[in-house]
Amino acid sequence: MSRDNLSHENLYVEFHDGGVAVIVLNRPKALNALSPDLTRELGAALDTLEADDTIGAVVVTGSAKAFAAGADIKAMKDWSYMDVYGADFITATWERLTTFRKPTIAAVAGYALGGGCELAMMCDFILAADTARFGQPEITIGTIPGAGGTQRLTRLIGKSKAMEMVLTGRMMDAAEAERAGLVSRILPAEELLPEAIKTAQKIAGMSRPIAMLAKESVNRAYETTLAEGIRFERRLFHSTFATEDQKEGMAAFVEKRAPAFRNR
Ligand SMILES: CC(C)(O)CC(=O)SCCNC(=O)CCNC(=O)[C@H](O)C(C)(C)COP(=O)(O)OP(=O)(O)OC[C@H]1O[C@@H](n2cnc3c(N)ncnc32)[C@H](O)[C@@H]1OP(=O)(O)O
Repeated sequence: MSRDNLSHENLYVEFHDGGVAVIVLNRPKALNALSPDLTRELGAALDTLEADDTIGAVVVTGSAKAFAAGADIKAMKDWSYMDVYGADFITATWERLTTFRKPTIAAVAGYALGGGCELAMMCDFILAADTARFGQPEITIGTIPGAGGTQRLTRLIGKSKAMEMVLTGRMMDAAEAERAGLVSRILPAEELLPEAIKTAQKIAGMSRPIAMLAKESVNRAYETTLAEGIRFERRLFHSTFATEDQKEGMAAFVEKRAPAFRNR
């Protein structure tokens, strides 16, 4: 798929200098509710951006009012058990973000609820506008989080807060989310996207294979024991010495100049 057909009915993709793509969820009348079409389009956009060597980092964002208000309740309400189990609902397209190898940033303003909060947590980190509100309100509509909410939220903010949010559906504002460790930084709403793009450009300006190794290593911390994680990190660290960019980065430091990484 080329860049020309990356924009769809429910999202569009902007390309910025410095190897950054921004995926903008764009279903304003439904507060970016994550319909099957939208998540399919998201998966397709990520496939294209993964294959595009000019892209080094991706920002996912929504509107001022909503990053995303969750899965599309109107689409889901009459689904049967076999509809969701048979299609393994959630797995395929939603989770494409979790297998995406380049760094991703969620830039969240307004509501990030249910699947919206889960989608943000699938990104590598979250930058939040001061207007952001996070929640897992599935219990209020007779279901539970199904895209990682009970797992990722618990790992990020701990059992007590996660349990309260999942059991009551209470929303967290940006300040509480930052204190709890769900978001890395809060920004005034008008600065959110420019700062997310600037941060993504900084990341995309690093050696791309090294950034991918760093991402892989941090993510392993969630999936293994400390001893195994340390061993994994050590092996990846060793492997960086097989790259030209490690030679360039260290030579540039010694020669007091900026590195010119070649992504190899
Ligand atoms: C992925 C899983 C497995 O984890 C499951 C889920 O994600 S389940 C969904 C969880 N999310 C929610 O329960 C949030 C639902 N939305 C709301 O509670 C409210 O819309 C709000 C608090 C985010 C905003 O309220 P308000 O400002 O009053 O706007 P509304 O009039 O309610 O909404 C505007 C418009 O958007 C439609 N909408 C909002 N959210 C969804 C949704 N999740 N699915 C489908 N449609 C949604 C809402 O129905 C309105 O449209 P109209 O009915 O006016 O056409």
